[in-house]
Amino acid sequence: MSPVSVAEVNSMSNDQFEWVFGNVIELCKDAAVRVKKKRPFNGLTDLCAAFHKYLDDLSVEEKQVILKSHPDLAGRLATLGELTKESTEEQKSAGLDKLTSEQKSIVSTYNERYKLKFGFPFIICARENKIQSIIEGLESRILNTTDQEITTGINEVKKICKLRILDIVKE
Ligand SMILES: NC(=O)N[C@H]1NC(=O)NC1=O
Repeated sequence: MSPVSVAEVNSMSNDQFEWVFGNVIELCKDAAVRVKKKRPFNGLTDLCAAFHKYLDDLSVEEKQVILKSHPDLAGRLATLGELTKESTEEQKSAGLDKLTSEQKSIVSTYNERYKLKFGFPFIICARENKIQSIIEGLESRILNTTDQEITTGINEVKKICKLRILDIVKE
C-alpha cells in the first residue's frame, strides 16, 4: 500500500480505517475500532499518541492479553512461515531469519524460560535491535519482576506500533 496522508486517514470510512490499522498492534483490531472514533487527528504524532493511549488505558489483565498475542522471536510460527506480514519483516530486519543453530538454541531456551516465569512471551521492538542486543535483553529482562516486564513489554509494543504506523502514514 502506498503511504497515505493524515488528511486521508481522517476521511477514511470506518471499515477502511479498521482494515488499514487493524494490525498496528499485533492481532488487536479492537485498537483500530476504538482509535477511529478519536478522529480527526492533527498529525502523525497525534495519531500515534491515540494508539499509545489505547494501550495505557488497558487494565493489567488486558495488557497481558496484548503481550500474549505476540509471536516468539525466531519461534515456531517463524519457522513455519506463519507470522503476520509485519512480524515477518520485523524479525528479518533484526537478522532473526539468519541465526546460527547455536543462536537459535540460546533464543529458544531463554524464550521458554521467560514464558514460564511471566506467562507471556518476551517482546522487544525487533526493528530497533539486532541479535546481540536481543540476546542481552533476554538475559537481563528475565531477572525482572512481572510488573516491570508488563511495563517494558507494553513500551516495546508502543515502539513496534509507531514504526508500523510510520509505514502506513506519511506527514
Ligand atoms: N516477541 C516479539 O518481540 N515479537 C515482536 N517484536 C517485533 O518487533 N515484532 C514482533 O512480532
